[in-house]
Amino acid sequence: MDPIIEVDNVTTVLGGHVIHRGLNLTVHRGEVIALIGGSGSGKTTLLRLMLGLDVPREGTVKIFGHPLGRCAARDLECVRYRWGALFQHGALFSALSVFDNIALPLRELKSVPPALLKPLVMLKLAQVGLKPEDAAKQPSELSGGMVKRVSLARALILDPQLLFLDEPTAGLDPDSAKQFVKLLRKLRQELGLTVVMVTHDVDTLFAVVDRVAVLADQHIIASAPLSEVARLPHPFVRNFFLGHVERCAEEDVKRFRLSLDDTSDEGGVPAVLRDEANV
Ligand SMILES: Nc1ncnc2c1ncn2[C@@H]1O[C@H](COP(=O)(O)OP(=O)(O)OP(=O)(O)O)[C@@H](O)[C@H]1O
Repeated sequence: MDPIIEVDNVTTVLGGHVIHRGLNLTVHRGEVIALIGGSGSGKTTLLRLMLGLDVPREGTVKIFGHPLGRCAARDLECVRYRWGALFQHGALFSALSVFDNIALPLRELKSVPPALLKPLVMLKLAQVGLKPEDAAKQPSELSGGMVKRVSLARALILDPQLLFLDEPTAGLDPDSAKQFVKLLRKLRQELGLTVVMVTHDVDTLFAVVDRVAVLADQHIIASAPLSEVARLPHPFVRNFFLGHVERCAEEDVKRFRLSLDDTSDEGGVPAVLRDEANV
């Protein structure tokens, strides 16, 4: 399997405290991996290392084979455009419309002809299940679920191969969370994305994740399919999956995912737009 992310023997120190010690994690092309761990265990910090926003005290983080922190600035720029990120709370710019928020990474690139901006933004808007008229709205006019979708559209605007999601369903009501997870499943199938997400939501793991990495005691104590991880005797894991262990059995997960695929879906790429995007 082709590794996209290689975190090798990483030690991270923040504010004089050791957050990670000897942490290893590999993410392979096309997989959806969830990072779980107690509050303050260092999940967001690990995402930040993978995004090159923090640097480990020891060890290396490679993305697409490039060691972050040690590759030339130009190399890093090339890698940077191969991933997208959705941060907690969406992090939209409140003074910009939905259109301008989604267009921002394209404008920053400076090489996209202005005439292409509109079709590209409208394509992404449709891809995440929003209506064309939503483009003119301000972030203050959006529901929590819509904010997540706009943030996702912005994260996808440069057609990344790798997507980082920090608690994508946090703050959503159960129905919006369910719709958002269905959208992730659809995008993953259509775009072949590799996804790394931090989540506290068992339903998200249940619906979309291939592998669960557990961050505890300053390192990854396990990285395996849900059915295996849910049965670990570690106190954090026991608490996390309390009341859910039985439904995490492999067959039950498979059956549940098939049932999701059967139901009609909103969002995703309308076939006509997909064809246009592939021209
Ligand atoms: N810039 C910083 N300086 C000092 N300490 C920090 C900094 N950023 C994070 N920390 C500390 O590092 C630890 C890990 O934080 P992190 O945000 O990665 O945890 P987390 O697992 O994502 O937590 P949560 O699930 O609550 O969001 C925490 O104890 C936090 O207080």
